Amino acid sequence: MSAVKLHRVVDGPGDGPVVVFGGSLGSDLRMWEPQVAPLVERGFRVVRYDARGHGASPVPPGPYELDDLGADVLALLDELGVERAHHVGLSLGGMTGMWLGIHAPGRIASLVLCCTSAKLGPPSMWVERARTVRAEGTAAVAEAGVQRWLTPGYRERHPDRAGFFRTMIAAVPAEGYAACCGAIERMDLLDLLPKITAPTLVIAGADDPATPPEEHARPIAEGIPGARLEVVPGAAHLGSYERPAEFTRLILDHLERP
Ligand SMILES: O=C(O)CC1=CCC(=O)O1
Repeated sequence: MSAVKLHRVVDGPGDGPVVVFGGSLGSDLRMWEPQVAPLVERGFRVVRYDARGHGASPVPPGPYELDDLGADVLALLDELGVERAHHVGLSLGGMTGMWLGIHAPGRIASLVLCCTSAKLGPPSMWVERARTVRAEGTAAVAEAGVQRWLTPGYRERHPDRAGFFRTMIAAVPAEGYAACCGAIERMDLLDLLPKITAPTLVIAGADDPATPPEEHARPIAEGIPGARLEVVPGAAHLGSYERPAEFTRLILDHLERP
């Protein structure tokens, strides 16, 4: 399949180092709002995109593969005239980041891999979720999604934000969500991780029920030469939103490391 033109929002100085942000299955680029101002203040050019099938990006008919999601980001960089960028990805965005580090090392200055996995099974879970979404729409998986994304305490303290993300998931086109489930179902990057040469920071949420740190983040950090693992307490799957100060500090430290 050929690359699609991703919807994107660009903030920050035109001549700043480019940091591309890719989000979770079921999200759109607003999930990165807490990171924008702090990075722009430090002089970075922040490029947030909606993955294919999500937000305001095109929704080509499935199946999608991780190759397609990665090729979309390379096309975005080409279109923006960016030769080399930092990539920060959470969950599906992190999977895309690993694909870029493996298949396009010359385009990736560094990687931050948040709350993600190199192999996220069982495949039957993704087949079943795609079936549900195609039959009943994304609203049918929205509440369960929010429960994985945010800790119970945060949802209690911030019912408005839980509602914001429930609405975000329910707005994702069913075919786009389901086709991305298929890409995750068929993904296995574990044996390819040693090919990544980009300086890599892996960040996990200590209370992430979707990609628990020991099961998912640690194998990534152990597989990528020189990668470092940080586990943030009090964070579920959407840790960058629930614990923005901690995630943003770690991201900035990685981007600005000497
Ligand atoms: O299951 C979820 O919704 C969490 C998740 C897995 C991959 C992804 O991008 O989000």
